[in-house]
Amino acid sequence: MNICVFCSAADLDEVYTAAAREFAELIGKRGHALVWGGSDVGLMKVVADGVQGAGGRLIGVSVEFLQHKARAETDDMIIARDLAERKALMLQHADAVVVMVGGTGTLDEATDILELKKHGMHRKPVVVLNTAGFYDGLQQQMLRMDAERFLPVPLTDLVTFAADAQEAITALGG
Ligand SMILES: C/C(=C\CNc1ncnc2c1ncn2[C@@H]1O[C@H](COP(=O)(O)O)[C@@H](O)[C@H]1O)CO
Repeated sequence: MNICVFCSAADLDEVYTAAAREFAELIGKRGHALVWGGSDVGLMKVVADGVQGAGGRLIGVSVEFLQHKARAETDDMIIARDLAERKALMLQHADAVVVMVGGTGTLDEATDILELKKHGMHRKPVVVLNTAGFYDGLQQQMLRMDAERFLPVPLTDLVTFAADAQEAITALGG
């Protein structure tokens, strides 16, 4: 599988880096490839290092204005014109999507991918890796959307929340 990971570009505490590294190593050890934003910074670097160190392939999808942050050693590096094209290319190259902890960039990517799924434009599994309950608030908001009929499809058809790396890879079928 090509597993697309959306995650923070910031340098984060060990509780977040440890969980990200664990999931990254599962990607590599199980023979999957990583599709990610291509940058060699923050949690994005932790994930890329973890996958590559465990023998997995790296497919970066950077964007012109962040090209100077792109990782040098990858198996493939695509440069998109803008963020919208980048999200489309990341989805196109992915068989599944995992959302790790992040800020507005990660949230933008996650909601974009979920909106496309809601409209039936793809059927790829989307898993939120809810490290240390970081996304408890988002989960609660989405459960309310579901309960009060804001969503045209059941929430469980759109996204799975996983508490840890093992649960996340299991939700993707391994
Ligand atoms: C501004 C700095 C680094 C920014 N570098 C990025 N490189 C590549 N992709 C990025 C970067 N920043 C955001 N993204 C995309 O959004 C997600 C992370 O954003 P967040 O706000 O940190 O959650 C990530 O998945 C990228 O695709 C520091 O010099």
